[in-house]
Amino acid sequence: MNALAHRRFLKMNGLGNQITVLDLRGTKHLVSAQEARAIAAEPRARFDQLMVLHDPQAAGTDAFVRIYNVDGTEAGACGNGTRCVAWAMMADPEMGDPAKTALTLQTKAGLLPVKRESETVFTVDMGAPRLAWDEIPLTEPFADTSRFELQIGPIDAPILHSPCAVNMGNPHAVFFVEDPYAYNLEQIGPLLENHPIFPDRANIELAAVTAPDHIVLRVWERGAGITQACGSGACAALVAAVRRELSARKAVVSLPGGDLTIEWRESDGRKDAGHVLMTGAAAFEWDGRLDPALLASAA
Ligand SMILES: N[C@H](CCC[C@H](N)C(=O)O)C(=O)O
Repeated sequence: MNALAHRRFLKMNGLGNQITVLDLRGTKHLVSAQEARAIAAEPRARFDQLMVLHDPQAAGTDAFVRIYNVDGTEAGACGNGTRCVAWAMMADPEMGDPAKTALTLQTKAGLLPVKRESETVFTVDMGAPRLAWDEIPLTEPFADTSRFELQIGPIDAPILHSPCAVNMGNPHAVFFVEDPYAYNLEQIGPLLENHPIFPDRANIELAAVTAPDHIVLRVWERGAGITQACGSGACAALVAAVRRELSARKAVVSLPGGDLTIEWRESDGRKDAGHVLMTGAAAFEWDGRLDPALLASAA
C-alpha cells in the first residue's frame, strides 16, 4: 500500500491558484513526480501546485516545504501556496495551532517568514530577488538582466521582446505590454517557458503598469500553464517594474483571480538587496483523503 494512501489533504486556493496541502511531517516519505501527478488526477485534489510539509530542517523553522507543479516538477517558490500552508498550520482544525500568528517555512530556495494579518490574509517575506544572469538562470551571460535579448514572433515585428529576468526562488521572465489580455498566452507561453535561454525553464509574465502603484498581470506558469494567480510572479513583476523605473517599490498587482500587495524593501540603502513582501488571501475549500487506487499507478 502506498504510504500516501488515505492520507488527508487540504484543497485550498490563493486568489484562484489551485493549491493542495499535504502534511507529511513525522514521516520520511518523499513524494515522487509520479505520485504528484497521481494526486493531481484526483478531481477533488487537483492542483496547480502541491505543497508538501516535512519536518523542519533549519533551526527556528516550523516546517520544510516541497513544492510540486501539476506536471510533477519541483519548484523552489510558490507564493500563493505558502500563504495556504500558513493558514493550514495556524487555522486548520486538525493540523493548525491557533496560538500561532507567525511562522517560518523553508523551501529549497531559502527561508520564508510568514505573518498572519487576519483570519485569511498573510504576509510572506519572499526574500531578496536574485538578478544575476547565472542566478535566474540564463544560458548567456547578460550583464543586465533588466532587459535582455529574447523575442518571439517575426524578427522584424516581434510579438514580445526584451523581457526582464528575476529569480524569486524560481525563474521568471517579465514582458511589459500595453494589455496582457491581448496576447494568445496559451500559444506563446509554452514556447517561452521552454526557450533554450532558460536552462531550468521559466515562468512567463505579461505585465502592464497602469499607475506607479498598480500592475495588471497575467502568468503562464512553468509546469502548470495559465493560472488565476502567481504569487512569485507578482513579486517578479514588481521587482522588474522597479528595475525599469516604471513603478514605485510598493504596488497592487491585479491578477485574473484577485489582487496582491507587493513591496520591495530597500536594505541599507542598497536598492537591489532588500526583501520582497507579498500580502494576500488564502482560502480553504475542502479536505479529503487520497484514494489508494489512484496512487497505485504511481511508482
Ligand atoms: N510554477 C512555479 C511554481 C508556482 C508559482 C506560483 N503558483 C506562485 O504562487 O508563486 C514554478 O515552477 O516556478
